[in-house]
Amino acid sequence: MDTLSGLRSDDEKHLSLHSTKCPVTVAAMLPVLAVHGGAGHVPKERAEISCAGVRDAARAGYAILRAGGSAMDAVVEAVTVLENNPAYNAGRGSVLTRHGHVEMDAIVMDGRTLASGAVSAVKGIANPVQLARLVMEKTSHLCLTAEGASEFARAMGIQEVPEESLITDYARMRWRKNLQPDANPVECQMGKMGTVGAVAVDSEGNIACATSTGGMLNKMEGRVGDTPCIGCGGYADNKVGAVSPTGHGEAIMKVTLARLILFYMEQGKSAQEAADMGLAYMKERVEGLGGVVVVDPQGVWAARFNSLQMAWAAAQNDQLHYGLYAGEDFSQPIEQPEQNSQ
Ligand SMILES: NC(=O)C[C@H](N)C(=O)O
Repeated sequence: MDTLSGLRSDDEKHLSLHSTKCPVTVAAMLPVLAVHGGAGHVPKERAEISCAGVRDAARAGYAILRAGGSAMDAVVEAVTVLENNPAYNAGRGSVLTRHGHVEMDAIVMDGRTLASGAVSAVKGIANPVQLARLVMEKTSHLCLTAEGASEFARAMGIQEVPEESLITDYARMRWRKNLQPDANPVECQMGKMGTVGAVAVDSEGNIACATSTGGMLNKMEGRVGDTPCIGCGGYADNKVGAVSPTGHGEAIMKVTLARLILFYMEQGKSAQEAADMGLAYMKERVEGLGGVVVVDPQGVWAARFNSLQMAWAAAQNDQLHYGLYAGEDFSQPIEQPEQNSQ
């Protein structure tokens, strides 16, 4: 297991100051935002597109934080950017169900109050993460599903979009391929996933997370994965931190991965240690593969995975970090323009 964490050698100095509760140093670590574009296997020809997309999303979310915006606004913006990017399995670009349809899941959570909102198996909207936020803000419920979620979207004035506009040629090709009798069940379950998610701590120390997905390739109609389930596909608590997972949803649900990692952090583990422990437990106990982005209240972040790859990016102190394979941590100034974006 690898990969990165916001805990670097110069941050170690900061952390020792954290333990003496130096407010100046904590302020230097905030705000922070980390995003992922899904754990799994990204084909070579899509690697650069995947990395450029998470960098774009991290920049968009971080710009909100730098302007004094909230962690909730930042994670919703970052995930919206990724939903609009057809390179990922969320919004446009979502994988198809067994019968060839798009059914999407999303969640948001606000670490100040533990308020949360989610939608599952929702159809015909471009940005499920925004609908999840409306469930949090405008209803007394935590999750709306299927037709009820669509009815709520209409009541909120969210524009319906034709299903065709959410389906890419790539998604259609993979759907066909996985209907073949000789389809590889591992690829069908684990391959080329591209769920998207974000975690952030704003300048006030408020924490939020958001996750959005089309789910598992060729899933049964009506299947609900980990993403809209609180504690599984996301969790945020100002007192502990936030996690946005990706990976095999059924495995994530069995170990309630997001809350499990925060539990390890409550026991004193760092964001990186807790992420590794949660992922290792999921692998050992239910043979689950996946990845996470994590933040703690001081602004220490981690991007960890036990799948082959996970496109991720993190923004802090006006620097952008990103990677795809285990052990990678490229960095550049946040303002550096994208050379090859899509
Ligand atoms: N790509 C993914 O991360 C899939 C998502 N966790 C699901 O099972 O619905």
